[in-house]
Amino acid sequence: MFPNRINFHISKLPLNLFCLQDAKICFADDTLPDGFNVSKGDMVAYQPYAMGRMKLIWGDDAEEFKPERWLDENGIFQKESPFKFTAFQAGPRICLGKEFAYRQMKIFSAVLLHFFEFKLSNEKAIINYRTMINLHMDGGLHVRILQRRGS
Ligand code: HEM
Repeated sequence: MFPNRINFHISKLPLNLFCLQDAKICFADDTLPDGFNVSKGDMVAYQPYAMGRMKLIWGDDAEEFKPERWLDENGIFQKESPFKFTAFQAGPRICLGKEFAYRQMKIFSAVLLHFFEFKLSNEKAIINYRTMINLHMDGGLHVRILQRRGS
């Protein structure tokens, strides 16, 4: 059903925090929860990309790829506050498709990982971001995909 081995080029892999910046315009003068005053017409933006890498929020290892930071001592996934992990925004206008998106990503990952093994084409390549409205990988991520035995 699947080819045994294919070379694949992921050019637009959305990374962790898709959106670099999410801006809003104030409709009226207001005071933010931390006491900061904003005026009608002001633009207020939060930056999921930057927030996802801030030591103040995530600790000294903020920039390390460390999936286990999401697990408790028993290996059970622990949700973070959406005000801390802001990829889907938070509050009353939080992304309506969040659960759907997670479900889709889990199913997609489970199916792919069941059938295939993914290896970097070049283990030593330095991978950089290409900063746009969405976060792309500069030059893409070249991987080799091998069919798992028995699948
Ligand atoms: C990983 C995938 C996704 C990410 C990172 C994401 C992120 C976001 C963010 C940050 C917002 C807030 C935008 C703003 O108000 O400034 C938002 C809103 C929204 N998203 Fe998503 N989203 C994702 C997938 C989806 C999917 C799959 C759906 C629908 C099936 C969806 C439906 C919506 C809707 C309807 C809103 C507007 C909610 C409102 O304004 O009340 N999203 N999303």
